[in-house]
Amino acid sequence: MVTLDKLSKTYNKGSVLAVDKVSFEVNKGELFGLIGPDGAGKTSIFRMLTTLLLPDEGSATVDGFDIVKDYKSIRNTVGYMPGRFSLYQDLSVEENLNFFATIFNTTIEENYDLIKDIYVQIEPFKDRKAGKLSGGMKQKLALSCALIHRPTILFLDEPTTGVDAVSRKEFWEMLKRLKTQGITILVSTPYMDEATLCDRIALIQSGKILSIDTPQNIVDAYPDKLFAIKAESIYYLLNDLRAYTKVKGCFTFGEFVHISFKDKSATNEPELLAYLKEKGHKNIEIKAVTPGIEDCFIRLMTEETN
Ligand SMILES: Nc1ncnc2c1ncn2[C@@H]1O[C@H](COP(=O)(O)OP(=O)(O)OP(=O)(O)O)[C@@H](O)[C@H]1O
Repeated sequence: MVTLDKLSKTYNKGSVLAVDKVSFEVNKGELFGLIGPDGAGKTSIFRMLTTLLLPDEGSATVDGFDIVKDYKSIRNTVGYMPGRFSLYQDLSVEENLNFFATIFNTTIEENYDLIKDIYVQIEPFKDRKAGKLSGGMKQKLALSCALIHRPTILFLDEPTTGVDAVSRKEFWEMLKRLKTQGITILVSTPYMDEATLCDRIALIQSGKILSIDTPQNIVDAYPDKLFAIKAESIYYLLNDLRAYTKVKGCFTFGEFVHISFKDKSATNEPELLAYLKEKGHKNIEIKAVTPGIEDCFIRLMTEETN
């Protein structure tokens, strides 16, 4: 449904390389996640695929249409929910939805079945101005507007950024339901926990794809044993772990520091414990942990930087 072939984008006369020869494919009915931190190039990719931005190099198709030559067909085919709330703040909930239905030459009634589950949650506020809605409600309205012309592909750019945990969970449940209706979904997010909710993900950093696979395969491919370490002062712990020559990778993860050892066949923990005690650390905890997507991302990112 979506193919990108060495797609590139620069800004400021070529001085900012935002998207660097990105290639991937999204299959019909797939929930595909573009996962990466701020500035990774996610929005630039979405804007090119939705024909709002021209690529510098490379090509891409959406539902078989070329993003440059066939831009008009793509605009009729896709639904796009941009990262920033971009509906009309001075129009009411219902007026916004009516407006989007009208410009796509359809009506709310015609496609109500598709948005029903989402829209019923904001319908009690249908006369309220969009600008006066809460974050979660704005997001539901934006999704309803992106769906009202029954798109075959939905592009959602960071739909859950700045949204509370409950609304985030509800939102992903809505996406799963939309998937069962056969809609292909491309979603971007900086939240690593959301990556596991996608069928496949592309990890992106500085405009480059680091890995593309199912979340499980990405986690399974983690090559090292991973340990979580805790002590009273995480700051000194991190410094001392960085100075310890047998440690390979080392980064903070909540109240823990995640590390792996250069020699993965050896039993390194007793020696490390002795070293940390000698450095004056108290209440030390060392435990083996299963890597998550974030661990994989950081490892790939560090490799790329090196
Ligand atoms: N109009 C622009 N002019 C100059 N640089 C830009 C422009 N838009 C984006 N960039 C730069 O291109 C890079 C990629 O930005 P992009 O917005 O695509 O990333 P992103 O992953 O969506 O991050 P964010 O969530 O911060 O928008 C960043 O370095 C950004 O500063």
